[in-house]
Amino acid sequence: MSTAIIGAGVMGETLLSGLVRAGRRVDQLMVGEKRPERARELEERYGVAVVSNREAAAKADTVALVVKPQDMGDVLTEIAPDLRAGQLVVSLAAGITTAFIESHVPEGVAVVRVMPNTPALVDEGMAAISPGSHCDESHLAEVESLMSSTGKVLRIPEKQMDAVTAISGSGPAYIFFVVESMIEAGVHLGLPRTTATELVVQTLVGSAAMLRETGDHPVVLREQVTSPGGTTASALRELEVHRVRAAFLAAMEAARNRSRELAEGS
Ligand SMILES: NC(=O)C1=CN([C@@H]2O[C@H](COP(=O)(O)OP(=O)(O)OC[C@H]3O[C@@H](n4cnc5c(N)ncnc54)[C@H](OP(=O)(O)O)[C@@H]3O)[C@@H](O)[C@H]2O)C=CC1
Ligand SMILES: O=C(O)[C@@H]1CCC=N1
Repeated sequence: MSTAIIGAGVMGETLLSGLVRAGRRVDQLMVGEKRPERARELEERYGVAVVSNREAAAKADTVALVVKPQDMGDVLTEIAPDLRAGQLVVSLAAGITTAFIESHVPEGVAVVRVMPNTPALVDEGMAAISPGSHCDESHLAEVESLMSSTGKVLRIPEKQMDAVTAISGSGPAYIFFVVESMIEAGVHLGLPRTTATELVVQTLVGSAAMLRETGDHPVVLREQVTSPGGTTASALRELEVHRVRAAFLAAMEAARNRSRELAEGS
């Protein structure tokens, strides 16, 4: 089964590199890319064929669309004449609904919507997938196979996609923001930057491993760190005073709302 990736930016290249790492035959992969220098870079790095969007759409069994939501309408209009019944179109774009894609592609083309995230680069991705209206089990299984090469995959109803985008799609950015803030705090407290960075990164990795390996609720794990009258309790009190929990809720509502706006083309 051949797969084309149209839009080889951050997320498109993440998908491409994951498929190559997972052992997909490079001669079964192709990329649609309009900038010649970027095309050369991808050809050299992965040995993959870089072709026009129309050629990619005409030749591939599965066409993954990884352009910005704002470019999706133009790309669909461009490739629609080359698509045919029996093909699978997979969109990784925030906001764009399967109904929007289905309204642009020929009858009989199956559509699956995916929300991936960048930890896929290190095979620790989290992807949520939702079927369009003409999808069967084989299409979902094909997308699970594509995305499980770079991490976990969860099937969800499409109505949850905007919330999922706000949580796991954008999620890595929030975590990096917390890490960046803790490193800066360490520097303020007088630690060398390299020391602060090593302390924070390993603390994050260790905490993530505890969450996954123990399966305990984060409240339980947090309470284990919080000695009565101790340092952690003092820090957590400040986070509550500064309404960090409320800020996280507001931030993720904003991301969910932005995903909805992207669906409307703004
Ligand atoms: N980054 C992330 O963490 C995540 C991104 N996504 C989704 O992935 C999609 C891409 O995002 P991201 O990778 O961050 O963005 P990028 O801007 O890095 O990638 C978009 C790519 O699409 C290319 N492109 C634009 N127009 C066309 C076209 N007509 N034909 C072929 N290629 C085209 C761009 O090329 P050029 O630069 O030359 O314009 C660019 O390489 C978005 O829809 C986003 O919602 C989903 C989850 C996570
Ligand atoms: O910021 C964005 O719009 C994309 C979608 C989820 C993560 N990055």
